[in-house]
Amino acid sequence: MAFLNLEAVSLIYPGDERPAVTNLSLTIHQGEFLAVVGPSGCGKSSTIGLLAGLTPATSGLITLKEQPIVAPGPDRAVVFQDYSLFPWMTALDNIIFAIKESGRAKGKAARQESEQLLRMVGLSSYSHKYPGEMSGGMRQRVAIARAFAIDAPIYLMDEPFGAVDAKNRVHLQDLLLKLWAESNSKKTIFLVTHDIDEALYLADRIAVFTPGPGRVLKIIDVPFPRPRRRFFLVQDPHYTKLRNEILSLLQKEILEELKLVEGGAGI
Ligand SMILES: Nc1ncnc2c1ncn2[C@@H]1O[C@H](COP(=O)(O)OP(=O)(O)OP(=O)(O)O)[C@@H](O)[C@H]1O
Repeated sequence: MAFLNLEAVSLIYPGDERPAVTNLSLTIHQGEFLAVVGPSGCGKSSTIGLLAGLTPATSGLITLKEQPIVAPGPDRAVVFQDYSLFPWMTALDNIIFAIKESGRAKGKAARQESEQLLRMVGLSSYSHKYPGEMSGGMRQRVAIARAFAIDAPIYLMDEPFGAVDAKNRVHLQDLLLKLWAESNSKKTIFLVTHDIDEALYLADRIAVFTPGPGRVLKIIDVPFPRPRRRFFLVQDPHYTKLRNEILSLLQKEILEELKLVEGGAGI
């Protein structure tokens, strides 16, 4: 049985002529970490909206365990690049709120679990700070802790580390892998990224999208065993081969798209 499935899905936003996504078919397996890379505007975020049930498809079928996805649900947590924390709540209260909302725990238990999550993301001493008093990287760590506090089986992540600097990005990637590995039930992660190295470091498979309108150009299996060591990974000739393959797929598609737009004019 397919877990999370998009079948011949197209999306045309109201008022738009050009589809954002066209004839997109993709199966995401339970417990896998799937990354999506593709040129800007190819419909990656739109696909998150479709899977989250925030945007209805124009045609095609989106299912979770063979049930159509028609609305957002507690089984799918969405993490955006812009933290989306409540600015009027402290870091700790943001997480406590998420736990209470999910109905998993309340009172002292919710507080203890929130403190534990803040410890895991290295922010115990910032628990009483408000988002406005923290750096972007810290806010994103709280956002990830809060997302994991919900303990959803599926995480839809739209460039969650796009707005943080390189050092924090590395830290957040490791943190995400740690939380993913340590969760009781294996979570399914669908992560959109512009960063090929991030996709290769984190994912089990990488879906390369065509330029808009988006559909899957190729699925790349990432065969490196876990836990992965960044330092060794980048020295592996197979890593370089996969990286070059993805780069050339993206470049070729972008060049083809430009030729179409330019009517074949030289670029
Ligand atoms: N809410 C919306 N209403 C109308 N059109 C939209 C909306 N959201 C996205 N689009 C259009 O759909 C297409 C795909 O956009 P989308 O944001 O999904 O691409 P993306 O691959 O995530 O881009 P990026 O990598 O730049 O974030 C674009 O042409 C965009 O203008």
